[in-house]
Amino acid sequence: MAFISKFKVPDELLKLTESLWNELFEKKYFASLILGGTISTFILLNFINNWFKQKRLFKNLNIPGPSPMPLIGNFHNVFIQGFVNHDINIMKKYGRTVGYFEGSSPVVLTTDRFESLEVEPLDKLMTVLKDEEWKNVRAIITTAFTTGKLKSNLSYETHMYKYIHECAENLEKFLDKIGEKDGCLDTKEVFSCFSLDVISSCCFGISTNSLDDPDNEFIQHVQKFFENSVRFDSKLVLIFFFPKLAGYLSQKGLIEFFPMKTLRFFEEFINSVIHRRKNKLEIRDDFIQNILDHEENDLEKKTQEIKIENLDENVKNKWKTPLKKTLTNKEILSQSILFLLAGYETTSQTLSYIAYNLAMNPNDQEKLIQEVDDVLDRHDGKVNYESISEMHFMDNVINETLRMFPPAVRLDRIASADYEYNGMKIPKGMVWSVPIWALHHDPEIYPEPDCFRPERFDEKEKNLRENVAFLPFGAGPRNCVGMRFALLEIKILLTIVLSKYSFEKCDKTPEKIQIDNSGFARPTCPLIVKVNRR
Ligand code: HEM
Repeated sequence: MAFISKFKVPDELLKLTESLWNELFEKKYFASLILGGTISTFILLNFINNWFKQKRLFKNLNIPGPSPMPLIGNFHNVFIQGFVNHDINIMKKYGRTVGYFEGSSPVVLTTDRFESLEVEPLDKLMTVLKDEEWKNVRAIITTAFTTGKLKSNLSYETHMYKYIHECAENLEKFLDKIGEKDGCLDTKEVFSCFSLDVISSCCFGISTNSLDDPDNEFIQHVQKFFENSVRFDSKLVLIFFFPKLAGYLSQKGLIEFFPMKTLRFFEEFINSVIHRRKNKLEIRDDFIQNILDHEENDLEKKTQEIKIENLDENVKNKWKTPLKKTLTNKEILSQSILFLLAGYETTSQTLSYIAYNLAMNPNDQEKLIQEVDDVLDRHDGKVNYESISEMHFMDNVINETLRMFPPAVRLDRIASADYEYNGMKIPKGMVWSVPIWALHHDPEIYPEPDCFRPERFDEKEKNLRENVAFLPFGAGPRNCVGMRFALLEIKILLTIVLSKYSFEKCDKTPEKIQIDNSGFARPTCPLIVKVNRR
């Protein structure tokens, strides 16, 4: 008894419990608890119901694929394996058309024939502009990248060709310096600088030399932009899984997906370039000038056809677009930034992989150097449109590299109409993806897909394959608008470099390339090769 009385509940504690209990009722906490519990149960039930719906969805559509987990769907596999390996593995297991879930979003991956499916792009950048607005901007921009325009730009005196040439010459000087040291070249580092200088020069109207002047304010901002926006970090995961929440947080200024200071810098920069051009204070024939020239040409009465290869007349007519207006300063800025995002890493990465492939395959490199020498001999050493158009083996080397290492590992689309193929149904509105990497490494289309064999792109071999077996620049009306420009840039640089240097494998060159999980076809270790003066 003494023990019990010793541990008697103190009066203070009793009072406190009593007052808490009263408060719970008075302030309706209890009611809130009940309401909260009901809502949670409802959410849970809804969640379970959705999960069951997800599990049934692809079964009902006759599309094979793995069973989804609650909330994350099958995204854990993408996260662990990376897009490249995930796409190859899932297609090996389930076939050429597979359905799976990225979070709660269903995605159909397909390397089957798909060109009759009408499409609308999904990619974040591409959703910025839609329908008429996109068509109009695309039509204006396309005129800056037609073969005719690029060809006429190849008179050395002015125009974009000159700017690309200047950037290539800066790189050449840099290679000389490297040659004086140990000759080891971090290909990504130097080709990134080259690619950045070309875009700065041709799309932002500013000459930069990022190899020699990395502290330049413009270059610093571009680096910042890329550091913050393209890494596959937690912010990207947020955009991916919870795009609405991401948009809300960004609007409220609670999270910064893009460095705003840098965006404002670009805005002021482009505004001042446009101001100088309009007032004839500066003359430069680049992308911005091409757009401004449209304004002066009273385009309202004209129509411009978007040039698309490999499409039938009906589809072409559908995309015949009246040009209603010219671009505002903001639209010009957006396109310049888009070019930076779309053209910087894609081009530099391709150049890196070409240098790597040449270093690892000396016989092919010798053949290419021979072609460069022969063609330049015939053209008095001039690197111009005519001379580079004669370099067919160079085309093969570039294409084979783009096959092995396509910078865009997937194309994402939304089905704009119901579609049925082999009993499998893709309903309108569903996301479907073409896994370009997996397509380019399909051994049935490309035997020994990991071997570098440029002759795969000889006319004879190429004609045995369908056009849609090779998609480094995408397909359809929204394919890469910068394709011709990118190929021109790559060919000019390769010609200038290979006329004086060759690449060689060194002890830092990786024997085999592993791709990281970023979804941008980046190698896991730096591609270092030795560069030799010929
Ligand atoms: C080797 C270099 C390049 C590769 C492999 C590449 C690849 C691609 C791919 C796969 C797409 C998506 C196409 C689709 O969805 O069907 C694309 C779109 C695009 N690319 Fe490129 N690209 C390269 C260089 C460039 C360059 C240098 C520029 C600009 C100067 C550029 C500008 C664009 C733009 C603006 C789009 C969006 C087109 C639209 O939405 O209408 N690209 N690119």
